[in-house]
Amino acid sequence: MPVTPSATPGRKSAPGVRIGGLTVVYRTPAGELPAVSGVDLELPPGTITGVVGESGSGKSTLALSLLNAVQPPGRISAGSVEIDGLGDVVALRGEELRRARGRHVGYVFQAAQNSLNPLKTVGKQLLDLGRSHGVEDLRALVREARDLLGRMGLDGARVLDSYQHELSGGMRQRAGIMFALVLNAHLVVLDEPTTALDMITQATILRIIREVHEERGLTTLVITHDLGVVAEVADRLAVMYGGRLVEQGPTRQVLSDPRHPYTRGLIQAIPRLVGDIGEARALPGRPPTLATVPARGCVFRERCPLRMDVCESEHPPAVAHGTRLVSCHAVEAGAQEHGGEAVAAGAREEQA
Ligand SMILES: Nc1ncnc2c1ncn2[C@@H]1O[C@H](COP(=O)(O)OP(=O)(O)OP(=O)(O)O)[C@@H](O)[C@H]1O
Repeated sequence: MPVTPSATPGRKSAPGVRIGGLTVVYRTPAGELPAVSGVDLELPPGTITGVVGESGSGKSTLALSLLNAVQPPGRISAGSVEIDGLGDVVALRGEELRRARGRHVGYVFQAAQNSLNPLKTVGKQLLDLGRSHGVEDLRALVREARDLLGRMGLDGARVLDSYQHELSGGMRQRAGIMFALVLNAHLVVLDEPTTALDMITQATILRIIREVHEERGLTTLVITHDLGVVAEVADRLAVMYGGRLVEQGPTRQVLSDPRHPYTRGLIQAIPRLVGDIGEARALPGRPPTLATVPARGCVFRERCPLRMDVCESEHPPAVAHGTRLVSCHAVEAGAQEHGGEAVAAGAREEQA
């Protein structure tokens, strides 16, 4: 079916996404090991969700799963990714899957600055993309690409005429964002969209991502290790560690009142621009690798200041705290204690 780029951008088409019990494994000399384990995450239509976590926590693997694009030696071994209008993408194969990518799901790869074809101009790659997705009006596609590049502070015509080596890292990254948006997909996945950019350009790009998201009525997933980026753009925030989601909820709430000890550690580790620079405290220890992530119990326990015996043996389930989901035995124990105190205080008040 032909596609008209950006002909009818509309709020109503923002798809909801429901990731359920998603597990992705990589084959290693020690057997298949999970990089993403039992992840449940919902992306409500029209929202921007940020996924944060240190290097190796499984963020890119999760992002690739949204397009069923995990490559060998990796594979999705369990779970589903239900996208409105597409169904479970984990079950899609071949041509169906190829069409879904680009048209329904726009994607900016991590290291987008290196993902262009060095042998073709950006414009030629744009035409190839348009043709492979059945775009009839290629002139409109080029206009749209020029417009998007222009909004990101670039001379669109010049970029389209350029080869990869003629563009700076930041320009290539913006070309990658243009490719993710130009087919007017309504689910957009951005993996580290601003890492190669200086602070000013980063702020511009984040503003444009937000603007385009709102204008077109998108559902957007932003993967980043940078809490500043999610604070800037995301409505909702999911924190990942050792392949598991440890906390998720509305961004402001999670950042202003983090519950999981890992989320707290990440926030405390950010150096402040004002006040005492020495206040930033790096998280002690290192994140686990596939080989060292514990198969049982809590994945964060080795670095956790609140570690309890139960953390050795039982994986903490995600428990709702208002609009928040938190997976931590110590947080639950604390909540019960406080709940208990509150009940006892209430009982004392009644007796008095
Ligand atoms: N092709 C692969 N083969 C084996 N292991 C892999 C492969 N790709 C990723 N992994 C492992 O899976 C885990 C998750 O990696 P992933 O790239 O998803 O994390 P990430 O949070 O995106 O990290 P980064 O920000 O560094 O990209 C890591 O331990 C990584 O080493």
